[in-house]
Amino acid sequence: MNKKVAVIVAGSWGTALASVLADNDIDVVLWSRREEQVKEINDHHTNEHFLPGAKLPERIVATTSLEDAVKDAVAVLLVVPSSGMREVTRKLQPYIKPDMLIIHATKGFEAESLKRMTQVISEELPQIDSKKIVVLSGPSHAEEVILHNPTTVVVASEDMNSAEDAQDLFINSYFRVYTNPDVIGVEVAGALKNIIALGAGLSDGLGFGDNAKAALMTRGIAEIARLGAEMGASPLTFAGLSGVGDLIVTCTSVHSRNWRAGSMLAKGLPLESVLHDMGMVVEGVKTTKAAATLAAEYNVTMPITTELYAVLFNNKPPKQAVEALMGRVRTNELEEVAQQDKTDWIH
Ligand SMILES: NC(=O)C1=CN([C@@H]2O[C@H](COP(=O)(O)OP(=O)(O)OC[C@H]3O[C@@H](n4cnc5c(N)ncnc54)[C@H](O)[C@@H]3O)[C@@H](O)[C@H]2O)C=CC1
Ligand SMILES: O=C(CO)COP(=O)(O)O
Repeated sequence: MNKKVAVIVAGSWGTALASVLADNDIDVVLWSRREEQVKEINDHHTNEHFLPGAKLPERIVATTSLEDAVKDAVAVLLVVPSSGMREVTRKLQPYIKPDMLIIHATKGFEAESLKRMTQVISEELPQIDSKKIVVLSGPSHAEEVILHNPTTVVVASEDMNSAEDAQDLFINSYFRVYTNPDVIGVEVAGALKNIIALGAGLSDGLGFGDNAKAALMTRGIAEIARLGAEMGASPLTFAGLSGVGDLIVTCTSVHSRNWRAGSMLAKGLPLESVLHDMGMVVEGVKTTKAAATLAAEYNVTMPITTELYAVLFNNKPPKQAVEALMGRVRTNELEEVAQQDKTDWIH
């Protein structure tokens, strides 16, 4: 008998990941709360709003019933935007068995609590040992995965067996999956890169050029790693696929909703209309708010996040934000390292 995996929700990323699983001969049940979307997937094998032009494998069956979706599944893949993760996992709770592997592919924090997604999932699914929870992240736009373009991701879990079980489910000739033990690092990296992508979109939209974007990306990963390390992540994770890898793809790809939102803001469009017109989730906006609070809580300097916060929520003109970044007090590129060990400078 084929393995069954439930994929909870049929947005762009959930649908693309469902297709990877179906290509691996897994029976996939894809859940959506919208009846008409379920009908479209079952009748036409398409999901036009989220993946225009894509033909989905017929092995994917859609349903509006959470109970039917997860019944007899070996694994449940949660791809709900961060804002809906708690609500959806709470509804799922009665149907989840302790032996199920729970994988999530969401990039963001819970806005109110600032919790990571694995923390939210653990709280809402008390029958699941935290060792059975896995995060999947990395440079992977749904629009390219659905075309079978070569893609690499990481799966992280506190238990290597769970990470390897997730790796087995997804890995194939076009989707290469690496394991990683650093759950905190992979979640923090995946969430925070969206802030820098918004900034890169703004920078490109304002015509600041490639030097500026390279600076944003490089100094961006420095501040992401700084906060991540304080939150308990391994600094090395930020040099990997879920760190610099995802930062590169999100800051440079036209597929990125965060980058596109930034470039629309640069044209002077109000934030609300940018988010409305996108028609898909732009996680970086809420994440900028969350990261600004986390930076204060952990006493970490995050200059790019601070300036982006001012642009998004305090109407600071982007040009002034750039001036503020360029005019910061002069410093050493490897601030923390230099502070820890100044001996090289003395000799
Ligand atoms: N699109 C992509 O290429 C990638 C997306 N991600 C992440 O995956 C997560 C989901 O993103 P996408 O699939 O792209 O979003 P999307 O905007 O394409 O789809 C989100 C779906 O979730 C549904 N939804 C939202 N709140 C819900 C709730 N409370 N209950 C039930 N359904 C709800 C929406 O109706 C929609 O169908 C995000 O955290 C994103 O950062 C990660 C990697 C790649
Ligand atoms: O995380 C992503 C690619 O790895 C998707 O980024 P966007 O949400 O900006 O489209």
